Amino acid sequence: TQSTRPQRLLGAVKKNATRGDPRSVVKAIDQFCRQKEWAMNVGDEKGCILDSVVSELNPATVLELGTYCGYSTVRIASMLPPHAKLITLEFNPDYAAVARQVIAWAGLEDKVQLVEGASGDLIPKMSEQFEVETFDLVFLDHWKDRYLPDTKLMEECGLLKKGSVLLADNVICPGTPEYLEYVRASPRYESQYFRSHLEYTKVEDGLEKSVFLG
Ligand SMILES: O=C(NC/C=C/[C@H]1O[C@@H](Sc2ccncc2)[C@H](O)[C@@H]1O)c1cc([N+](=O)[O-])cc(O)c1O
Ligand SMILES: [Mg+2]
Repeated sequence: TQSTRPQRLLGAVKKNATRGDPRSVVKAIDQFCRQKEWAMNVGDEKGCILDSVVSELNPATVLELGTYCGYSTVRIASMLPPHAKLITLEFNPDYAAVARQVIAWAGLEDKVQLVEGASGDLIPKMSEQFEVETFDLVFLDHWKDRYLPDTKLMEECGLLKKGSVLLADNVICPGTPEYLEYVRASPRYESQYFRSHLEYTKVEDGLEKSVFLG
């Protein structure tokens, strides 16, 4: 049977990356996506912006919406302090299966909890099921029409505290207009746009960093 693109991406990781070396996993995926097949990872250019936000914030608790193959999961988790935790939500079981192997290859399974399911169902269960009070950082990279409803849901569930940071991918391409308007207009957020390019292309895209003011 035909392999899927995520499976071929995983093959490239196993072939070209060193077990236990997250940077080599990131490099192998970027190389695969540039030379072989484009895939919707945040990529190396926006990835550097993601890295700078993570290292500045030094978060203890991170929530990622949309794991896909685990590229940004590995980027973030590789920068977390010792007892920090990253919870990543993935809806598609096939993507989740690939992501688990990518995360394991990077040697980051102890820092990452991949939960299969839809963000809309899982967010209300966060505090009870996953023993999380609030998130220091949320990386939004899932279905673009879910960014706004899930942000409102996180507010309602008390998962954001003063200083929590939302970092959203693809605010230009494919675009998340309602989300962007909300965080930029709301007095409860201090928002900042980091201009970049759509992964592996010259098309404009960017990340929006929004600090929750409480
Ligand atoms: O569509 C994009 N991303 C959607 C990503 C979706 C990912 O999140 C879950 S959905 C889900 C739902 C609910 N809860 C958790 C996960 C999907 O199974 C997939 O793994 C996208 C598209 C482009 N592009 O150029 O077309 C570029 C990008 O960087 C993108 O992120
Ligand atoms: Mg994206």
